[in-house]
Amino acid sequence: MPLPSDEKLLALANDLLAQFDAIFGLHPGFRPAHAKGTMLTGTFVPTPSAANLSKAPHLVNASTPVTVRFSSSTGIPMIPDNDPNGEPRGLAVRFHLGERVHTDIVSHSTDGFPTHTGAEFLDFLRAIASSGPDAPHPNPVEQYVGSHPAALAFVQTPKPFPTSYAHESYFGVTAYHFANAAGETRFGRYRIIPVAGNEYVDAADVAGKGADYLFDELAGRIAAGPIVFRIEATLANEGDVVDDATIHWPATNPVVELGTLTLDAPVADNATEQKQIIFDPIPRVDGIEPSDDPLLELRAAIYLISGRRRRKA
Ligand code: HEM
Repeated sequence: MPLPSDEKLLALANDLLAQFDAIFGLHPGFRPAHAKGTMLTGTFVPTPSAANLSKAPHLVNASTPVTVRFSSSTGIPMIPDNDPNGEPRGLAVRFHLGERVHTDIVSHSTDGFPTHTGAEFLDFLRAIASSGPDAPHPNPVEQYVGSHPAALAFVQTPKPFPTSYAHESYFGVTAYHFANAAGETRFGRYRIIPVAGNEYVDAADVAGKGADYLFDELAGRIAAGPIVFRIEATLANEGDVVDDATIHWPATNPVVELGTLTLDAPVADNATEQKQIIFDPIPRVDGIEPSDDPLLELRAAIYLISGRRRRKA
């Protein structure tokens, strides 16, 4: 995964990292966002219809080994699982295509994002950082969401606590450009749906949940049997905006079932692996190209800079 040479993009990536550090504090060896996590391994098996969308190897081959990381939001490694700032939850999936060859999906449990660009996201984070309990109202973040409808919509989207990472849905949010073997192309967005169904904790019961209820539950669940998700792609129709994660497509858009993700074991040396693995929002595989969504190149740079820093810690 190469670091881009665009100086402006690198400067923005570094400013964003500095802002995460300022909000959450420095926790060497951990991610500045989605710090609390755990990893599992398993297999992805595509449906026959997946090859109609893309010729990417994992959508054509019989099966592909995967490693996934479930995470909670924020850069706080010990954030209690019943803290609302832990939403949205993350699910990053690595498809192992060969020796040092892989492609990833990075998704979270809210279908959307607060800003179109990284620069706007930096403004949003700066507003959050300067809106402490003593800031007079409307404080900077209230002012920000007051003048940015997409950020307001994201903040107001309900983010209930799942009963389990295995009972949550995850959304890729940004669009990709898929190409099949016949050269036909289509834009789509990933979503990852739990076969066991979505299930949420009653609001009244959240406070009574333990600080590690999600991670403890996941450890028990994977010891008892496999965890299964369906990976799907929602397709864009002609005229749908494909370069802006804040814009939703109509719910009536077609959905292609891409395959089944079956997780069956924890990663053995979990802490070391989490430190080592750097997920990449750019697919870098024949058959799936990034869209022009400005978040993609930027995030690829941020995750790489951050991951290198983490590995050195
Ligand atoms: C400007 C927009 C964004 C910024 C600045 C940002 C920033 C970050 C940073 C700094 C990390 C830690 C990376 C590392 O150290 O490996 C991270 C991880 C993560 N982000 Fe983002 N992010 C953005 C958008 C998104 C979006 C749109 C999604 C959901 C689709 C998302 C989901 C995740 C997940 C799941 C992880 C954890 C990945 C892992 O397990 O390694 N982020 N993000």
